Amino acid sequence: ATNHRLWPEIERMVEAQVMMAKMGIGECGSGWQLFAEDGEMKMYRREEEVDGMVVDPLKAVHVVKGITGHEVCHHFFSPQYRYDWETTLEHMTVLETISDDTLVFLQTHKRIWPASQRDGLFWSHIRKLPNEKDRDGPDIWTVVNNSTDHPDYPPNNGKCVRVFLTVCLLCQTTVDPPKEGMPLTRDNLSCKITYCSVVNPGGWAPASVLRAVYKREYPKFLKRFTAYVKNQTQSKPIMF
Ligand SMILES: CCCCCc1ccc(-c2ccc(S(=O)(=O)CCO)cc2)cc1/C=C\c1ccccn1
Repeated sequence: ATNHRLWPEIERMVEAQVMMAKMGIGECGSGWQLFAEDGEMKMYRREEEVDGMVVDPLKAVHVVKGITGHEVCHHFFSPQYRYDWETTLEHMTVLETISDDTLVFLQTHKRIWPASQRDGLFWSHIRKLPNEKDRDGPDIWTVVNNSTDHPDYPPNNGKCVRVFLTVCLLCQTTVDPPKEGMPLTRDNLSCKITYCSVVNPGGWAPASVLRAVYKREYPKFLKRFTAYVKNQTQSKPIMF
């Protein structure tokens, strides 16, 4: 749907986030440091502070066999799966269903001592993009989450400190064709996943605590989430 209030912002954010996600680490500007590696998964961060608060941009790249970008983005975007893979979640509500590809979420995350509990209010948009490199190849899929306002839930009016986040999940599927006459199976699939996020913690939190949380939580999150998608899809027909 292109006639709702958020459409211009969503168009702008999706274009900018997808362009950034497609850039390699080298092109993304200097200062990226590899802080976690596990098999095909590599996680980079840049140390940045805004008003003395840690807002370290994060960029993770991962290659997972046996699933498609559509399946990864579908399970990341759809609310019904979120409690299964998002371990830091305490509560999640869909405040608005703007269209079938655009939702507004309100999430509270478990409190991380000694910081106060955080909540996040953001629009989430899922989109298929044409594969510019290979016209007949599988499409690229992306989900962009970006903080927004909602009249009924102003920031910091309850127990939680409101975080401000921008997240982009970009997935490119590769099909390694089977032998002549053999059926396509999940063994012929591989998905390159790029996850970019900038989370401003909203209120003050000790830099050491934030950096420890990100160092611990992000690798866990991406491994757990991709394992979840493989598990959920392994015996189902391939969703391109
Ligand atoms: C003092 C602690 C401050 C940080 C608290 C926090 C804020 C935001 C978020 C967060 C992380 C990922 C998203 S998402 O990618 O859009 C998916 C939908 O949930 C949205 C929100 C998390 C966490 C807390 C922990 C934490 C940090 C990384 C990774 C995982 N958990």
